[in-house]
Amino acid sequence: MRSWKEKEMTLDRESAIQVASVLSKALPYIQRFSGKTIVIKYGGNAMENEELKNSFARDVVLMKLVGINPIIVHGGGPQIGELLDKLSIPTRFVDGMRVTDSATMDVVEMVLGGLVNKDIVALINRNGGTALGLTGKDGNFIKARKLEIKDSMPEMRKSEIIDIGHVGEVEKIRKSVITMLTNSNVIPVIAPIGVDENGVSYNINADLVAGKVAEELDAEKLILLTNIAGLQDKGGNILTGLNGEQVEGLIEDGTIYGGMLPKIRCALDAVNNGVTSAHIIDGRVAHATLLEIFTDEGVGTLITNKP
Ligand SMILES: Nc1ncnc2c1ncn2[C@@H]1O[C@H](COP(=O)(O)OP(=O)(O)O)[C@@H](O)[C@H]1O
Ligand SMILES: CC(=O)N[C@@H](CCC(=O)OP(=O)(O)O)C(=O)O
Repeated sequence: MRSWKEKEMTLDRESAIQVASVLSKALPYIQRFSGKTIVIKYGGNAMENEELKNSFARDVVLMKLVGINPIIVHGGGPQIGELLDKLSIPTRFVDGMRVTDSATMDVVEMVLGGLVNKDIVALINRNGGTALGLTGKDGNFIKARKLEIKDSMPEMRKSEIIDIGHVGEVEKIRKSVITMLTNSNVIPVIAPIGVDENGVSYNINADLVAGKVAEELDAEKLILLTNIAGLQDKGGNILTGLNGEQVEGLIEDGTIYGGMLPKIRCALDAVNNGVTSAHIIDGRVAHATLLEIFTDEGVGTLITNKP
């Protein structure tokens, strides 16, 4: 007699033929990406629903099984916001970055390093993978410094002196901490918290960490999963294949603002520093990551360093 689990896994003939056809079509992509590193930024907005979270975890496990080296960097902005709200700690964003005082930093560490990180690790493990979670403090893996205000941050440039507090940027990634895990067939799940030489913690936008990790590991792809279909123009059309100059123009005229600013900035930096392509895709779509990797059409916004 077959167990309920075996029955659940049994497909009727028509479905089995469909599955076989899909698997066979995926073969050239599997061959192309097998052995390559793909860094996936999993945004807090894309993890609000249990079904989506589970489909994400399954995609990651499948990638690993076909020989791709997936590295996860996660966000958790909405989840941090919820706890700050419960604790009646006010919060605000400037150019997509959360102004972070000491009390906020404690909450960021609790939510990102604790709840969100372990939730993703457990999901991947429950789906048959071996994931291990870490923040930039583990093994001194993300050396950080206070964020320097740059031209691509229009609100920060405009504001009268504001102290962004513990908002950080990546100074250095210690690659060996990650390769130690990947060499043991473990999927790293990274929370975007950095530390300086004095042990001070920094809250770093997860897109920026994902971009730097992708650069440091010479990744084939950087995939940024978010809560929108891609980079859009003012009419809501998806923009793709942009170069640095065009992006600057879109920042100047206000088409790119808020949370899209760090995303687009890190995608450009990544492709200018050796990552083959960066993709901003809709994390609200089930199996978005597999759709990006295993189809020619791809989805969302593609950024390369080609003119
Ligand atoms: N040109 C643009 N195209 C698309 N989204 C944009 C654009 N400019 C600003 N945004 C905003 O950026 C948001 C994505 O950033 P964010 O909310 O920080 O996502 P995540 O949590 O995935 O990092 C979009 O939901 C949208 O509100
Ligand atoms: C400095 C800064 O803004 N840090 C982010 C870190 C989390 C993050 O990036 O989360 P999402 O990817 O879900 O937006 C924050 O505090 O919300």
